[in-house]
Amino acid sequence: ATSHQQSNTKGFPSCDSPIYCEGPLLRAVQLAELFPDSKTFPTSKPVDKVLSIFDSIGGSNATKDELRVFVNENFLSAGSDLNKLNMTIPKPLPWVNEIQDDEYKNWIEYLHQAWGDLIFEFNTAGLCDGCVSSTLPAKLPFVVPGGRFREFYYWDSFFVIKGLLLSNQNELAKGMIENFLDFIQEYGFIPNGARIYYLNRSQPPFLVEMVRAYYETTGDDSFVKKALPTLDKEYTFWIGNTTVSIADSVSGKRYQLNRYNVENTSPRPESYAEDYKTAYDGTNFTTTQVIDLFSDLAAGAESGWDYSSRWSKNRIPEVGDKNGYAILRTLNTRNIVPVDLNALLWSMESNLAEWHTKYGGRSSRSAKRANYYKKQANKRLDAMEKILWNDEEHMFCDYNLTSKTQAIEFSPASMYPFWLNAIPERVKSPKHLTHVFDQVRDALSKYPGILTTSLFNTTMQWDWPNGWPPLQYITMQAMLNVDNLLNKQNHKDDTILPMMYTLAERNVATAFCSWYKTGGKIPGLLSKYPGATDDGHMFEKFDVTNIGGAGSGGEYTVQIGFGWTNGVTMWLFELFPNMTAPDCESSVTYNLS
Ligand SMILES: OC[C@H]1O[C@H](O[C@H]2O[C@H](CO)[C@@H](O)[C@H](O)[C@H]2O)[C@H](O)[C@@H](O)[C@@H]1O
Repeated sequence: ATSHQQSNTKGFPSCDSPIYCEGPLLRAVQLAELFPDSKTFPTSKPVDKVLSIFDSIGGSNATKDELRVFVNENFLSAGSDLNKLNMTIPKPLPWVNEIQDDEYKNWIEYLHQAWGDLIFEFNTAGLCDGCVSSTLPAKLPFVVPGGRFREFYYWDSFFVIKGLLLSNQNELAKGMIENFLDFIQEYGFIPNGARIYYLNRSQPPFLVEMVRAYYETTGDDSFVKKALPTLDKEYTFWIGNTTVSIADSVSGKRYQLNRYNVENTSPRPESYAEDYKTAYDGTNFTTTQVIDLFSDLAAGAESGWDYSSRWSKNRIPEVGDKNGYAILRTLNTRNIVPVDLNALLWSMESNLAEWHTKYGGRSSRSAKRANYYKKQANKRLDAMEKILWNDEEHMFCDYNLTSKTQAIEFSPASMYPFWLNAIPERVKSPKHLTHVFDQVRDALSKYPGILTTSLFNTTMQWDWPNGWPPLQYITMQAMLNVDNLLNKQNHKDDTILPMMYTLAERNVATAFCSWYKTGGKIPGLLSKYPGATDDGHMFEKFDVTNIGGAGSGGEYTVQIGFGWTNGVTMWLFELFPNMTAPDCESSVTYNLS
């Protein structure tokens, strides 16, 4: 039994392993900081045996050296619970042949093959007798992000699936969606990632977007129909666990919106030492403050933006100390109503309304469900307009429940409604639509790289100077959609698509040059960068202050692989096959016209 079991949102299964979840063993091993990265906590030999050996070395009183020997003797290496599938990816597709630039074309062919390095299945049956792993069982193969992320993640998988569909890997994409549907049946929701220690939270709800992307590529409506009852169940999770009621300051009328919300009483197992220090090193927090902090840390991880100035209780966050602990102590995640989450839920409501109408048959139950979702979507749009929209800034903002104010500071989260079309009628007018990218333009003029995550330098990874591929995708999709909405009103704005093209060029150039500078080469076309010892890395995030620099900051070193970077890069080349590769050794610039 554990002393402080991780508590979960009401009534869902929670982390209950005496090895991988809160308890004396996890605490002792993680606080001894035996691994350079807290997430490296590998497969264990049979639990009873391991627990009794842990007791025999003194349990919580064991020394660091004793713990090191204990871990070496009783745990297998990290990743031993995975099988790499070594799938051969069939030759690339017509859209790849459209790419004009030879270096870029060869690089995309390489990325297409590189899925093979990221495709796995869990292999717990092949472990030693009685051994246990922290994996959440999944029936079908999947793509992992890469590096320290040796399991699949919820929102990452959307961008991976977009790439897989472009690589003609429809079955794999479908299988990944099926794994998520199984998770909903098993746990009532989709955990952050496929590990037992992620069972106390979800991640941004992208499942409906995945189903939509799969359907739009394959036309497989029987799959949508089959998935529908499970998608309903996921919606119930979000509404039941994350809804807040907010009074409009002028009319006093109450509106319902959603925020990331996790109840949690202990450090995140995969970042144990980090959370422990944040809560206890040099602080005199009360028990209540510590529990609030652990909950806000877990809710921050649920948002996918772990961590960011967006979740700070201070409107203008302090600059972080070296480890970011000071700023993490100001987290107020559960009291921030995020624009991205609400746009995603609006899209869930709208898609479910459409699919219940289309596939639900004639039963009055389906008609009622369709009606219910339509009403929910309308109510949410109304609430987003009243609480999150800012007329003067022409911007959707997060809303801070503590200060009862909107956060008008720029972040690409404000692009989600324009991507998903969660736009109230009044906002659809050229008066607003021609200004929604003003701050994007400013940021792209100020920094030569991809779009920044915020304007604050906090040392946290979801802030300046990092730019993240998923947020680039969402911003560019927003640009396509807004341009289209303006065209429909016969309003020409000649700045949006050129800006999008520049952003696309910067995205592919930064991923290409960082790959090249870390040793990527193309036989006969591009020789290895002088002095590079590796074979070319695709990074999870990038430095917006240049072209070709990896991102940094946060609680772990920048990771490589990388699922969403590969997916978004492919998507961009399918749209713009004419982009030309830069000379990465000279200074590369892409100015806004
Ligand atoms: O181990 C620390 C945290 O790592 C994950 O977050 C980051 O990587 C994920 C996988 O690429 C990504 O989905 C997330 O947006 C990143 O911030 C994990 O999701 C966190 O829960 C975990 O605590």
